[in-house]
Amino acid sequence: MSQPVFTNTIKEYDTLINELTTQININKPENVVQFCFDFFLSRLPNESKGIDQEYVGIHPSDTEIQTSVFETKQPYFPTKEQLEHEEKEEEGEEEDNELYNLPQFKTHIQNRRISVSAESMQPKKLKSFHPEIPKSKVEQAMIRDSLSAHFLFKTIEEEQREQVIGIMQQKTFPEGARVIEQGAAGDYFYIVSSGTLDCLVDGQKVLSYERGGSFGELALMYNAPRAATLVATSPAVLWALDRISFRSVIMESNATKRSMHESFLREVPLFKSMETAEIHKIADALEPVRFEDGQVVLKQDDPGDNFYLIEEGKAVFYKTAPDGSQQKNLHY
Ligand SMILES: Nc1ncnc2c1ncn2[C@@H]1O[C@@H]2COP(=O)(O)O[C@H]2[C@H]1O
Repeated sequence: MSQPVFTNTIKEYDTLINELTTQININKPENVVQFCFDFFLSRLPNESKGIDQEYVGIHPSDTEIQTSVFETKQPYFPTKEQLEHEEKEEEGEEEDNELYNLPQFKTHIQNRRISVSAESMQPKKLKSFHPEIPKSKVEQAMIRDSLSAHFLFKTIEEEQREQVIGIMQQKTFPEGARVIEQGAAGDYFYIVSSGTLDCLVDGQKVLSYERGGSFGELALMYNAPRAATLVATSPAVLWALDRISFRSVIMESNATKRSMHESFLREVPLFKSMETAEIHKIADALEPVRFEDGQVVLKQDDPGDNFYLIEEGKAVFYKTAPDGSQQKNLHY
């Protein structure tokens, strides 16, 4: 007699839950709900084995997490053995706890705080988990330019940017394909290689994208549902960065930036009495600006829109005297 279908389902369910419990015991995540979400998301690709990694014509709304259709790499849920192996490998190396202890961002999408969770992979390992995808020099340059202009990627280390360029996967979509569906879970960050796409919020077109444009960062950054729908208005070829790599790179970059700025801020008398949390906020908001020798940073009587701290170099302050002459005032 054949086994009832539900028996198999229960078996599969039991296996999955046992595996999840093991992973929770190994990883001891701070945010269990997020961890469970990521775990189940990571298991979905297994279901789609054998499906071509490119667009297969399934409408994103056909499945809650349509990402599985396109996913080729699984998020990293190491076994106990893998973890032990890695610990040995990294013995002597400093643990970057910042990656697992990131600030909370306030998302404008749902107006609720969503923790940027422990889901990450150290950037130095990006390449070991994602094979380098060959690209022409022209495509590499286009991706590089696009990342360098992006508010999230422009401050990352060059080495990391090159790694990101290396692992981005190509995805093709026919005209009319809904690359991203508003409200769905985030899977990839995209850069347009060719074709055009419309961005719709609540069905209304707000923007269109062409070669070099990028989208899909919000859901990945804030762990929030997609804030808009992206429809290909012509056959499109996109470069895609998977969610785990995206978050690892962005978080690592923020953690490094914070620790660099924090130690610098602690030396500034104005900030000496501040609470650590306040220092963190300022450290996160600082952006490096370079000025050439002789370049004017700000002019007397200009509206004050930026506050500057000199990290490196020297500056001279001039004050305009009543007779119009420039008087050297202070020297920093
Ligand atoms: N006005 C907009 N509102 C929301 N998303 C937008 C808007 N304009 C462009 N987008 C992009 O559309 C993407 C949809 O997916 P994400 O929410 O991940 O990230 C979003 C942004 O990259």
